[in-house]
Amino acid sequence: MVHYPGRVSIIGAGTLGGTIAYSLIMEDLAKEILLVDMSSNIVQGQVLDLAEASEGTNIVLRAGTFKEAGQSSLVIITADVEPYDDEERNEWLTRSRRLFLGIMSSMSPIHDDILILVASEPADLYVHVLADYFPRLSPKRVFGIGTTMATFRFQTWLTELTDTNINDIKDAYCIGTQSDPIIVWSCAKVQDSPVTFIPLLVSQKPALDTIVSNHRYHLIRKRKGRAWYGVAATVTRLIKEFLNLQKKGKGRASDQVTGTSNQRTWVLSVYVPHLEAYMSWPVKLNSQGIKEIIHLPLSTDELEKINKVKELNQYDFQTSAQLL
Ligand SMILES: NC(=O)c1ccc[n+]([C@@H]2O[C@H](COP(=O)([O-])OP(=O)(O)OC[C@H]3O[C@@H](n4cnc5c(N)ncnc54)[C@H](O)[C@@H]3O)[C@@H](O)[C@H]2O)c1
Repeated sequence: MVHYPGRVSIIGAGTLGGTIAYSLIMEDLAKEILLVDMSSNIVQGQVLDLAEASEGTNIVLRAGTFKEAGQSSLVIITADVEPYDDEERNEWLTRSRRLFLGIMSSMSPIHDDILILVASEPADLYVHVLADYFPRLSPKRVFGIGTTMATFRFQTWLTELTDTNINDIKDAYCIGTQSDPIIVWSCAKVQDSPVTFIPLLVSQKPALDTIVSNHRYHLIRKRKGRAWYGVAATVTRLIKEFLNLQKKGKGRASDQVTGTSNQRTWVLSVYVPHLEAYMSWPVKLNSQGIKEIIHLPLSTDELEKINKVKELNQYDFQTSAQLL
């Protein structure tokens, strides 16, 4: 097995995959970008289109195979199967799982230093299936895009109502799942004051669920189908952080393992060891993937919601295997 540092492979070269590739080119974030898709027409069309965007850069952009993707530094998966109109959820989950099993077996063998980022939905199921399929791969190297964007909506709401900026907000996260994020309210702070002590925030809180829980996404969907710029930008920022950490790690061995202080917190779909479950959770990164799962002092009510998400995700994982 050969590892090609600087190679980023995107599996699923549709709208989201193409937008991510475009954004990586504009930010000059890879040596080589491979587009992999089951439709050769889509791949060829995207490669021709994106080649014009990569003119004047040193980035090699081309169609790739699943096997080549398995030898990349980073694989981003955006392939998916959409549910049919009258399809039962367990049938759709089974088709989704089958899709991933096909992708993983085509990619195998993968090298041990690979990072795999899932952007397609349902991310928690996909991350779980991936981790099971590649037991030799550290679970810290497999993660989904998670609820980072919902968290950003929550934090923006706090800054707008309190006339503060994002650096004044601490421990305010949305965790759980993308389709049903849980707002962590009990430990959130604005300028070191708990949000529970700020009357304006408490009185406006009933509106927050709608704002955070994909409301913006549904507004966009209604008007133009799918939304992809926000997630493409999030993926690009995430990759930028990994590259920065890898560069720093080359200079100082300790950084490679521990990352640096003042790092951004991401809310990614990951394996959460103390819950023995997969869901979106705040994490810090290092060059090898997830460095640290952030401890959250949660309220009883929030813990109950988390247990529900855990059960639902486990149920999805089990039912998706039954019809395989
Ligand atoms: N996390 C988010 O906020 C967010 C935002 C936008 C999209 N998404 C998710 O990203 C996924 C893709 O969205 P899109 O708009 O790009 O869809 P799309 O239909 O434009 O692209 C999907 C691509 O995957 C390809 N594909 C399907 N099966 C494949 C396989 N086995 N191997 C390789 N390629 C395969 C298809 O040919 C298609 O080109 C969806 O699951 C969507 O829900 C998530």
